[in-house]
Amino acid sequence: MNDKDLQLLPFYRFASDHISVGIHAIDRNGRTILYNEKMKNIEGLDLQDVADRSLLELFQFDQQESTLLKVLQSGEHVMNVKQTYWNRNGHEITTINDTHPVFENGELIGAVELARDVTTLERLVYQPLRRYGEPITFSVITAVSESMKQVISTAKKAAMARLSVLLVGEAGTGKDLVAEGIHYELSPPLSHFYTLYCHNSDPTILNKLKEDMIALEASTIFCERIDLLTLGMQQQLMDMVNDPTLGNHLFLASVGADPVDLIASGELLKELYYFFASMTIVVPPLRERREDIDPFVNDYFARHRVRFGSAIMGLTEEVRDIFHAYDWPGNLKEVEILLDEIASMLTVEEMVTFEMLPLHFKLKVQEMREPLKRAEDFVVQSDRDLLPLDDYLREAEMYYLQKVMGMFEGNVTKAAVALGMSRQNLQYRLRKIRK
Ligand SMILES: Nc1ncnc2c1ncn2[C@@H]1O[C@H](COP(=O)(O)OP(=O)(O)OP(=O)(O)O)[C@@H](O)[C@H]1O
Repeated sequence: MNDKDLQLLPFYRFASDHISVGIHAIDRNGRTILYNEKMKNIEGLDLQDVADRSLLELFQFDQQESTLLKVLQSGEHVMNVKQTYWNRNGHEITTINDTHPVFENGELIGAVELARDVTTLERLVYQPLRRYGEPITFSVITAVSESMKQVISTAKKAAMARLSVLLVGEAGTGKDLVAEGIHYELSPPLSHFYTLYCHNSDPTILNKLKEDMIALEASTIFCERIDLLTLGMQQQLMDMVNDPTLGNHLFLASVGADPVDLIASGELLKELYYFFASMTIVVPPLRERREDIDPFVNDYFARHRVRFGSAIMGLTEEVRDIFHAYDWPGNLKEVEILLDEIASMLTVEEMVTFEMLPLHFKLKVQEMREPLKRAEDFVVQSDRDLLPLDDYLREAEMYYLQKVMGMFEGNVTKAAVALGMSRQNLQYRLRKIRK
């Protein structure tokens, strides 16, 4: 190491210990050579334990070592692996990890794992109910429609009987909430609600689950979207849920489509389905229970008023009609994220008007609005309706292009052919009207 490197060392050390990314590096022998403050914090170590140890001292941590070792063996980057787990202090934590091989002069000399702690973001952005500090009991789940009432009533029965449950439904329908609702309904209660996020096929998530099952002894374990695990991992999970030496847990799971179809298409292990399906609860999509839209929106705004002192009371009739006509492919999660976007722009408004909707949503629903409103816009009914020619032509172009794009289901190439213009020209015009 030259003088300049030595001079920089304290600065690197300072930066490493103040950066908000967890860093864990191992050398070519798999020995830990760097473990920064943020990583200690993520792992939930007692700082007293490590305060007197040097930065370069060897630590043995099993939590993420396997990804590091895998990278050390393969020499390949493993990017964006999301992990949610309980750390050693029992805190739920979500990280997104990138693990890189480190080469020097073409030789593999080690690996480094960078862990971004996204726990807060995850909760704020994707689980807004938690933002208000409420545990997810059945009482905070919007269930005004008959079908949702039925879901809650069946879930309560499952909690009473302490049965394994399989929740079936599209993304964003509230399966996670129902699972957590079951957990809080248990009597006597179980102390931990553990979510196994099956969205990535990193096999280490099951190793981690195994360790946590042993440590927690008795908990509710919710395996979210088991259909997203590889069949090999489903088999491993099957072995774990049947292993009495791993504790006494209540297992819940969810799948994103009809389990019979998933089994037929080879995405779901039949045995795993049978294990979880002591009781199957189908959570219907929002488009089949539109009665839940208004109460959900009202609850959202009521919380917003309490929390942020805003004046927002609801939706104008026009927006309400749009909310009821739209299909909500992302279900209540989509409604919620849209309301988040609207709420972030609120100042003194009491009602959400069409103009306040985000542009991407306006474009999606314009079709619904257009047949009613636009046709009239193009008919001059009195001299007060007269627009400057440029404005009229712009509006006419926007209407015409959107209609044509709709006819060709968004296919720019086909629409351009029909309009007798180049693809580039059409794209340019579409960009202009979307601004
Ligand atoms: N009935 C409901 N009442 C209140 N909030 C809801 C309801 N359904 C969904 N939400 C909101 O939508 C968000 C997403 O719901 P959830 O994560 O439970 O959906 P999911 O069906 O489990 O989706 P995925 O299959 O993607 O995991 C929740 O955090 C919650 O804020």
